[in-house]
Amino acid sequence: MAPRKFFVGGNWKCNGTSDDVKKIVTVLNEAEVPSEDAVEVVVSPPFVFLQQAKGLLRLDFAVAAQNCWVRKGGAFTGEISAEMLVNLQVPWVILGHSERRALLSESNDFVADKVAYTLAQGLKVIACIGETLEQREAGTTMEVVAAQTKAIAEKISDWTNVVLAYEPVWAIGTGKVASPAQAQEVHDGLRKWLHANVSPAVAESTRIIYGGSVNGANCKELAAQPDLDGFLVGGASLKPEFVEIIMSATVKSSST
Ligand SMILES: O=C(CO)COP(=O)(O)O
Repeated sequence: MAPRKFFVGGNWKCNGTSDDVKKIVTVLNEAEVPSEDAVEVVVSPPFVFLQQAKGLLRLDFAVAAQNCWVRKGGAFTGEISAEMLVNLQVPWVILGHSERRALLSESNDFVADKVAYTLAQGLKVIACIGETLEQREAGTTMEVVAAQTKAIAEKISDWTNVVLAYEPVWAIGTGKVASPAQAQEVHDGLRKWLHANVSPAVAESTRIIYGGSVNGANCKELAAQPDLDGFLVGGASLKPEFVEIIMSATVKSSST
């Protein structure tokens, strides 16, 4: 089976102005990074800047929306449907981010419904999972991420267009990154879960990426972990440092 291609996503969250979009995209467009064969780069601006970012961005990088509506569009004020993203040729969408799970009460089932509907429309999905500090301290990390993954697994049959993003809530925006060993342990557990509960082929081919306080200084050591297939980056994706994180793909290509 082909090796899993390294994946680096930049989640800009609810940040920036159209001038910032121009600045960030200029840095990315001028960066010398490994080829598309070695790394897949996807940046995720807020909805209102998607078109602008997509229009300016180099063609070997793609864009993602940060969310979308759970079913077909209609009378859902304030929502953006998967069909609209398809219409604008936005190829990716981030779903189930912990900020939405926590602040907007998105449940495992609701996120799984979104994943299933969105995949069915032809979009590719970065599906986020992760435990809170309380859950980690209670020793329930694997249980929590397995339940989040199970909800998705019960509603989809094809994992080709899914990237699983493990983002421990306690590491997001806190500067408190998971240690390489902590990240590897959960990624390995998730791959074993997929092996046992979905299929060995899906376990082998699905990219499991890490998110939570990733930066230019800590990315290489994390990238060297065997079950870590890339990153979903928040704060550092708004800075030139994001290029260094993209470059950590070389850790993988030199070790294979
Ligand atoms: O939530 C994240 C990416 O989706 C991670 O955010 P930070 O990199 O800012 O911790």
